Amino acid sequence: MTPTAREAAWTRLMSLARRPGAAAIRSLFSRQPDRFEKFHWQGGDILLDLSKTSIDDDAMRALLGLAEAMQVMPARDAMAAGELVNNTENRAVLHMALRAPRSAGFHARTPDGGCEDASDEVADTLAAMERFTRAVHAGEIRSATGEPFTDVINIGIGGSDLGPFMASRALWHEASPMRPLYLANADAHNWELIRPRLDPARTLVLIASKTFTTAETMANARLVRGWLEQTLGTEGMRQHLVALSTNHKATAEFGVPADRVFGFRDWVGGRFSLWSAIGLSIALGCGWDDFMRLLEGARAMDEHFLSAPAERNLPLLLALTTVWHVNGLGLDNHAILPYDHRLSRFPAHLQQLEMESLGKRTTRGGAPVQHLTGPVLFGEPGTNAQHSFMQLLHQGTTPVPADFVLIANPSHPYAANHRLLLANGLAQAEALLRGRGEEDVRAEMLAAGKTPEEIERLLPHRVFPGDRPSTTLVLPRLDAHTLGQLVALYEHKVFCLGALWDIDAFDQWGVELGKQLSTSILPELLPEGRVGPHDPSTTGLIQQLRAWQGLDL
Ligand SMILES: O=P(O)(O)OC[C@H]1O[C@H](O)[C@H](O)[C@@H](O)[C@@H]1O
Repeated sequence: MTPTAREAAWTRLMSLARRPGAAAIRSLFSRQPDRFEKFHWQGGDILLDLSKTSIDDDAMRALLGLAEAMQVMPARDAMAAGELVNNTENRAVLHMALRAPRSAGFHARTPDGGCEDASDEVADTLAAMERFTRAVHAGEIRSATGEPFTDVINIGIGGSDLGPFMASRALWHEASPMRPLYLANADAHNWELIRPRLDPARTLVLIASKTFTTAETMANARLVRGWLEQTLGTEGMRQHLVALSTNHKATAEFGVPADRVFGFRDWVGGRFSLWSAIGLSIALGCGWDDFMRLLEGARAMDEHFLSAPAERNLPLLLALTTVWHVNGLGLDNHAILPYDHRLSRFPAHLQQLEMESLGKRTTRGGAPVQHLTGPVLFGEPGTNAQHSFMQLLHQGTTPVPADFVLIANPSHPYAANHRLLLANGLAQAEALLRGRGEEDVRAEMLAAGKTPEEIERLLPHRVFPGDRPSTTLVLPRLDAHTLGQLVALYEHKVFCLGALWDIDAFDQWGVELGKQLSTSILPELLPEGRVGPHDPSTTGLIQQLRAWQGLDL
């Protein structure tokens, strides 16, 4: 597709988005009463409803035209073929291989023009993870004191924490085989919160780090290794350590026995790694069968993504909705509202997945992007969100598109609570759409016996503009299989956005500068340290911290 075709597709879309009334939604329902029928789709177990957005038939055509011009589907096929689609790091992107059977035959291109197997290696690693998980659960692998392991702590940060933490929180229940705990923050208060709940003699310690060099993870790993060693001695401590990493040299240097290292390759990005060895805490905590169901669910969504035509392809439709909101309407915030408490870490996982992937300002070819890219994403589970930030979504100055995730059937027996939950989720989306006009507010206040003065004074505060967009996803139930589908849906949405915006969604150079500066500041915080050259603000802050720590300036 030529640059001219791309420009034409963008121009067409932007001219539609700039029509007067392009953000109106209620009027679309009046004009098209079967709008729900036309603007909802199902892929696997997930129903996606886009009817509460201002995308109409023309806008959808323009969006699909943009997808074609930006060659999203050929880019998808290049990813599946193991091409070096992460072009700034010269790497293939093959998280799909992690949840595919050996027979899928995924291969990764290498920077030297070669090609290496991916599926066989994935299958071998999974087999080793299964043997280990089942042996721990059966009590065949025991602690240094001969006790069965009851707790597993995952030490990792970013993608080596958020995905596994999110999935364990969603899938763990009372009868699950082990208790999974997550230690991420370099702030040792995190460890201090977890430590009293653990007995070193029954705790398995996973050090999860793709690079095995991440400062926070290595600091926490040393802390916890010391805690084990105190009670169990050096040899005993080693029996409790497991590493999940691509860096086998570093895991050996840290003292992890070679048969306790589960690996993966550089074609697995950190924020896409929960399906790899990085997900071992999910398998240990929630059971091997659930881990496999999670992978199978993701695979089902992969198959949908790889085969569904563009106009019915859920990840692409979700991505195009974001393009409409961000680029068309200039709405560059996005809320994630899962109405299921088990998904309480889902927004945190998506924050990394979306913002680290899409927070870019340079095209794949190195030019400045000509349009907005990744929106700010935030979220909380419903109904908690309603009592926190929903005020702004209903009456703030700028609409914030929101994704509602509703689960039809709970896994608990409290039907009345579940009805209350669903009624609230549905009502929030309906309120954003419908709003509330002056007449309605006036009538309600009159009926409540308010005086005319009081009514006029409060009226403007009680009006809701409405016409605020939302997307709803409905799942029949939340289990490992549907969770796998849901997470993979958002992964592929991110991929599509990378292609639509012509940015590399798989690098994260923007996290480097802060890491580098922290290593130069670190010695300045030592008791004998001296404050180095900084901007006056940073110098002043370091001096104040040192002063309050009783150190020389
Ligand atoms: O798994 P690790 O190598 O320890 O990396 C952990 C995390 O830190 C990095 O700074 C990146 O921003 C993340 O993408 C990554 O997931």
